[in-house]
Amino acid sequence: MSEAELGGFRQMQTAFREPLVVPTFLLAVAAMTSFVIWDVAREGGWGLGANLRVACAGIALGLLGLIRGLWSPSIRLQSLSLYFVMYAWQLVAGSTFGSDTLLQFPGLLVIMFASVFAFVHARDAWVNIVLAGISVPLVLPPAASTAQWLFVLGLFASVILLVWVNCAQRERTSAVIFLSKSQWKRDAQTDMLTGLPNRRTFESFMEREAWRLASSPTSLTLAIIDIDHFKMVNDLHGHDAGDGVLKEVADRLSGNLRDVDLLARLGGEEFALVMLGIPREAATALLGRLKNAIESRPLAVGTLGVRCTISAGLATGAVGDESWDALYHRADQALYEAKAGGRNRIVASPLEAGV
Ligand SMILES: Nc1nc2c(ncn2[C@@H]2O[C@H](COP(=O)(O)OP(=O)(O)OP(=O)(O)O)[C@@H](O)[C@H]2O)c(=O)[nH]1
Repeated sequence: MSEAELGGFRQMQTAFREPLVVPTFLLAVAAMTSFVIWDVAREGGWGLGANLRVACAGIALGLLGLIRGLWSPSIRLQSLSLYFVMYAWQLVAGSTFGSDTLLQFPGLLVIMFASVFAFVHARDAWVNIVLAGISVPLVLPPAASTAQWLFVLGLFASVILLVWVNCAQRERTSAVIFLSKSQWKRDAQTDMLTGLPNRRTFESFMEREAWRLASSPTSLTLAIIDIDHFKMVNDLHGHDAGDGVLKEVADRLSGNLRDVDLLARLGGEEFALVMLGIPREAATALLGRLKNAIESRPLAVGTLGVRCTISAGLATGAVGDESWDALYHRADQALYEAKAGGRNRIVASPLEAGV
């Protein structure tokens, strides 16, 4: 699996890690499956009831994905949701106009394949267009019925919507996409030890993108995170173990983040976290979870188990155009207070007037 694919897979995992998404998703799938089996058994084969059940489940799953996607924008989830909504629409059209389900079925399989593909490679919108194009001859017989034309129409409408959503998302929430695709550029942007974006990437992200991506003045929170007494780790266990601790901390932090957050290593034992699209209280709670994730169990470094704590200072974007380095200064000041207050704590900078 390439690095890009691995990244896509990790984002997919993150998208589904939110506590309520997985149970709701599984519940919806279980309900859909059992209702469809019940319908098939009752009707003695695949019929209208089964079609409508699948359609309802499609709408439910689609809405779930859209709500989840709006709350924490995820291109993959939104792509998948659009496809679900489209299946449902298509099935309703098929049931209402009495089209030939057998003709639609191979088309559905291709679209389903396309949706899974889009889910993993959502940035490559052209793939969706090609796959949708392939599915058209499969579903459209020479003398097409109204339902079949509706199906094709729906197919293209959804593809256009999908491309549009992809483009809009690219503009709006691309903390992840901001990180470059090409290898050489990625190397220059990456901290070699932890694999996280480096200080330069963080600074250009803050200069060029962050304010624009924040949907409201209070939806951007910057946290500066610092490992406590890290010098002691080096002194006690050696520099290599210190490196291992840095890697472990980076992994644990990124494993607990949403796909729209940007975590960077600023240097030494200091990290920056940019949280977009959530209010300050939620950002503080997220920081609490990160702190807990680090201190709850020892970090595995070779055969060692090293216990660590972190301190963090956070500042939420101010109304108007506070420069990003003013925001950084406030977060840094809060971190200083956390250290001076005894470490292993989170301090939030007071809100600027007007926020
Ligand atoms: N192993 C390792 N150590 C590093 C790296 N970069 C910086 N350091 C060490 O990190 C340590 C940072 O020490 P200090 O700035 O005193 O901070 P601290 O011990 O964490 O103390 P507080 O931040 O006040 O809790 C120094 O000993 C640096 O040599 C690195 O990439 N790898």
